[in-house]
Amino acid sequence: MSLLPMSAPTCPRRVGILTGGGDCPGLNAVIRAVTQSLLRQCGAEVIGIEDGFAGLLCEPPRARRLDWDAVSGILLLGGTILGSSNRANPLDSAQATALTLANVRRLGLDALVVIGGDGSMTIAHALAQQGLAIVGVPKTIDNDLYGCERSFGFDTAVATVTEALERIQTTAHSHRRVMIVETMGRWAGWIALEAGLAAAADAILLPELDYDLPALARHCQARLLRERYSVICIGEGAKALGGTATLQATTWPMTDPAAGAIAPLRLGGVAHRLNQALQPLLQAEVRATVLGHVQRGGSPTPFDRVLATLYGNQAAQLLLQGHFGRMVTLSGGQLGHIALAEVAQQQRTVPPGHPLLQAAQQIGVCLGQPD
Ligand SMILES: Nc1ncnc2c1ncn2[C@@H]1O[C@H](COP(=O)(O)OP(=O)(O)O)[C@@H](O)[C@H]1O
Ligand SMILES: O=P(O)(O)OC[C@H]1O[C@](O)(COP(=O)(O)O)[C@@H](O)[C@@H]1O
Ligand SMILES: [Mg+2]
Repeated sequence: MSLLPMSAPTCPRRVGILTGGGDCPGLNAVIRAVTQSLLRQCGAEVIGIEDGFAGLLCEPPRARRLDWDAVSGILLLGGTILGSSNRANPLDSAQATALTLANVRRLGLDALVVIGGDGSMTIAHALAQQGLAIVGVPKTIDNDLYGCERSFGFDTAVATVTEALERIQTTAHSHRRVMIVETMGRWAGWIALEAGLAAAADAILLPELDYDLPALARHCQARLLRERYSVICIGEGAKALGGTATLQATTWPMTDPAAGAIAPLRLGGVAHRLNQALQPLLQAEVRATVLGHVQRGGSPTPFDRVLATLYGNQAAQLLLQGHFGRMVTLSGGQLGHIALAEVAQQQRTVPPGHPLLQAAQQIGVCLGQPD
């Protein structure tokens, strides 16, 4: 069945736009750029779907028209004016998929822009396979989208975590403590790695590199004798050698959690677990801080505002050129696009031997590896 043409030689008349998955700074900048670009270049009507795919999974669908006024003044705003959901999933059942497609028809949409992360792009790909004309825009603070070297929202999250680490450092110094700071990022360690480097963390522990507890303890103990304190920056998906990841909940009854990295688990609390394990091995007090959703909130950095604007405009260009089933990308510093088929069910984690890992190790940051 082909609902809509996979490539359109002419301008779309009516374009839907939605934000899916966890929110992040810069979503509004994308919504603004897509809307302004389409209004200015071809006068298409832009329809904002409310609360991500949830807005397409109800009867009637929840959506509203976006015009110049609706997107005026939103560039600097965190979150998303449209709302988002990281629960609603059109792939949950055949009925959910059918309802989503029917609602797209009911709204009279020629095309849909999906701004989301790996989960949303997996959904977008499946809908594109059903004949929907879709363009994806990579969003996530985790920076874990395959084929794209930088998702907007990541820079802002790194800035927030960096500031938090700096603040932790001063109190760590005062009290001769070992401070553990847990970042978000799911199964990718990008946030912990970049913020840890930016704030001179003494140890950086990533989901991609299981840590050796005795080696970490030795590193902290040696530092305590020389420098009074240690700051450990740990990604939420990290685990000890031979251990398991720390889960808050298995939130969705969906795909097999053990099978794939993008399984719908809610991570969190590894800092507290590490605190308990590390404390008996050290002659200093250990404290844990879980930064949580503060990392996703607030106004985007100038970098993210620019990146999100470029991505939104690029999405509009893809629509105008009739390039559907594609996600906007940045590769080698150049804007481009990649097939949703390549992005779906994939994740971009920190590869072994990445230059940032090498540099961290060479300047003496502990990555939790056995001596
Ligand atoms: N492997 C998957 N296959 C299909 N749908 C998924 C998968 N992982 C997540 N989803 C769904 O995608 C949506 C967004 O996922 P999530 O990972 O929270 O956000 P993001 O799009 O930012 O990655 C949710 O509705 C979730 O149920
Ligand atoms: O808001 P929730 O449900 O607690 O989700 C938390 C998760 O969402 C994120 O903030 C962002 O992930 P996504 O971009 O995949 O939505 C993760 O870093 C974190 O593990
Ligand atoms: Mg994701």
